[in-house]
Amino acid sequence: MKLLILDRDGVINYDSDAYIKNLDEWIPLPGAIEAIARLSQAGWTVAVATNQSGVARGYYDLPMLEAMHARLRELVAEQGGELGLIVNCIHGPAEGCDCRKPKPGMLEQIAAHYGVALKGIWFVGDSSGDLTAAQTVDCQPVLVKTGKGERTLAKGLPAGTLVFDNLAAVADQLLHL
Ligand SMILES: O=P(O)(O)OC[C@@H](O)[C@H]1O[C@@H](OP(=O)(O)O)[C@@H](O)[C@@H](O)[C@@H]1O
Ligand SMILES: [Mg+2]
Ligand SMILES: [Zn+2]
Repeated sequence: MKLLILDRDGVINYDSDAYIKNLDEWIPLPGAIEAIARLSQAGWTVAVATNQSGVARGYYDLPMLEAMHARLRELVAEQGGELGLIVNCIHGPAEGCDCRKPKPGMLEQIAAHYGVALKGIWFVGDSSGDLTAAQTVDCQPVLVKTGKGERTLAKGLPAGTLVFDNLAAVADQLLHL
């Protein structure tokens, strides 16, 4: 099975230090929706693992988060693709859950859902927590320079991390374009 796992904020859509709190603030990055659709049409399953502590912090609620994800699915479908499972961690940092990145719980949930092993599966993120989560479960850590990616790059990367300018470039690589 060709499975790709994506972080959301800073990879699929613009991120903000003030969180992405509503549909007006949820704006796809250039080429990101098309990248997901291209991969999907080529037989890839594209899943998402996203920290959404803004729910725990009271910045937005679960229905709003789900509305953003409905919009994401709609946009991918308009490009002829289909988005796979989206897993959210809606907990705050102090709750000690098993799903908040850099813990790998969401990656493990996705693997269990599809009945696949995580070893070597690309996990594409913009933050160090994404890369740590990938490393912990032997996924291939992949950094994009969008979102917080440039800041993450400046801090130094785990050995073996692949770096791309954006999600479109990741798709081009996986599609050998
Ligand atoms: O990149 P993903 O995982 O899809 O989502 C990240 C968001 O949940 C937010 O995560 C927050 O981190 P804290 O949760 O406050 O540590 C901050 O980095 C925000 O800027 C960011 O929008
Ligand atoms: Mg992110
Ligand atoms: Zn959690």
